[in-house]
Amino acid sequence: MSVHIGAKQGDIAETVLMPGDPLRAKYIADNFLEDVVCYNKVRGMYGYTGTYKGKRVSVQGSGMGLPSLSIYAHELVNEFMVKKLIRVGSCGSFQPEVELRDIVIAQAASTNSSINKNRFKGMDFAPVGSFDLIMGAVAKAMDMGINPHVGNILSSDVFYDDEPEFWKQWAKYGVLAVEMETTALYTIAAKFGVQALTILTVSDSLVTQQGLPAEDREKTFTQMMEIALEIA
Ligand SMILES: O=P(O)(O)O[C@H]1O[C@H](CO)[C@@H](O)[C@H]1O
Ligand SMILES: O=c1cc[nH]c(=O)[nH]1
Repeated sequence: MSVHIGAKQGDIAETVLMPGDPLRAKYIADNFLEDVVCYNKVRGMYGYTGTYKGKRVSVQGSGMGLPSLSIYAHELVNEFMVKKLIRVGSCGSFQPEVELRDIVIAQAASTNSSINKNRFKGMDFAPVGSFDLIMGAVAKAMDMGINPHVGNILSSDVFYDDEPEFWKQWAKYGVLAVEMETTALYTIAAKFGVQALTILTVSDSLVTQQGLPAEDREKTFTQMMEIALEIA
């Protein structure tokens, strides 16, 4: 058992899907996995292990934001020997061609947070996703008839920004979408020498101001879940 995960050694698979929402973790376990065991309920941050097409895989809620994700990713890798972390999250689009329900694969993650600058004493680390996992996810998406958007995303410390036009500067530099965890995920994976990838579904658009309700974010982003499980 680690500080935030109430599992025993061996309870967690080598590959872990990480949605921000613990109820999305439950949805994935209930709908995609067989022989499921719930190994964590600490803080309501559900974690499950089961099998997908015969392969052992776990799903662990990360909570929202860089500090929360950092705690779970660190403990999964450092204490439970996890080798592959695949975030399955929602995001807000910065580009007109990135539409609601589209799939975004995060090649890299920029940030407005100081979390990496603190770690690197003021210098800039460039957090990138695992090339093998990116290749696998793109190939799987194409097999499924999906054309994913692959590129840079923003991991923001702020959901309700005081400056409503903040996103336009990032958009001008080709950043596809905003979420709140990946820059930490990729940095922690680099620290421990494990693989990580973030796959996102567009839940809202800063360009058009459209958005999907919470129940859709919990239960309907099944293409992203399937891509993640297939590359697990
Ligand atoms: O849907 P999840 O995975 O939680 O991801 C996004 O949604 C949350 C904000 O609503 C943040 O965690 C952001 O990264
Ligand atoms: O972090 C997030 C996630 C979805 N949509 C946003 O605007 N921000």
